[in-house]
Amino acid sequence: MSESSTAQRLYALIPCAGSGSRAQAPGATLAKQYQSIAGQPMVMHTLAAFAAVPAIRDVLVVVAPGDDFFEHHSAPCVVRDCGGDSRARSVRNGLHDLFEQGARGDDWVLVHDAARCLVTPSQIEALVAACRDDPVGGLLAHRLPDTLKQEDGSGRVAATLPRDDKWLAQTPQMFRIGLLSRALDAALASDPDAVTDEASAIEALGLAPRLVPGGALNFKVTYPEDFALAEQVLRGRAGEKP
Ligand SMILES: Nc1ccn([C@@H]2O[C@H](COP(=O)(O)OP(=O)(O)OP(=O)(O)O)[C@@H](O)[C@H]2O)c(=O)n1
Ligand SMILES: C[C@](O)(CO)[C@H](O)COP(=O)(O)O
Repeated sequence: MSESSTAQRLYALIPCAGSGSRAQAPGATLAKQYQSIAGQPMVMHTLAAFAAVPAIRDVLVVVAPGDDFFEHHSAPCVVRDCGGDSRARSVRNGLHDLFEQGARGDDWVLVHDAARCLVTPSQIEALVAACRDDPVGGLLAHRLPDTLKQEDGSGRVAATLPRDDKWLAQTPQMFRIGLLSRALDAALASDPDAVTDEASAIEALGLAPRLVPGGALNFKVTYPEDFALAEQVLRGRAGEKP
């Protein structure tokens, strides 16, 4: 952290309590974040990226109640089984846990999907560098690479939309713990379905998070075909032949 923010500490919070329903092959039951990619459960790749960023004080992983994955896998993180029934509730519960661990409201948190396992230490560090002196905080995001269509509701195009000002939200998303906690509490109380990321809760307070370029490869493993691409990228980074 810079001189102006040395008093604030930096935490990471990894929501890891989803079931991955869109990623499941028929009959599969293992949550996507625990499925093997390039020789390791997906979440272990995610955690390795955060472990390689020295500025991060602690990494908190939020799993579903009763999830015993980390009793069988050793990882450089604190694990709490306080996951909720939506991503936003899992994050909100994790923030409460960080306060119980001694975090302060003006400390920073990087919230990152367990299922976004291709994030790199340099992407995380770029976000931290861009946000550490920012009054609001921000997120990694990716400019739309394709033409953007609006549907008319029947599978046909209603319009082609301007895309110069459109970005795909990624994670990590970096905010002060106190501000984010208040924002999520308010958003969950008023319109829980609208809070699909941390930035949307902050926006609902009238604030404008900073957009920091991420990259196409920082995608979230969401659909069955995403596993093969993530596997190829990780094996390529490890110097293995495809
Ligand atoms: N109740 C939930 C739901 C999601 N997540 C986490 O939030 C991240 C991003 O969510 P998403 O990709 O939507 O994961 P799932 O909810 O697991 O997927 P799906 O919507 O396909 O079921 C994942 O790392 C997931 O584990 C969570 O911690 N708690
Ligand atoms: C937070 C997020 O990764 C930003 O793109 C995303 O919104 C989470 O996934 P979901 O499919 O919206 O639950």
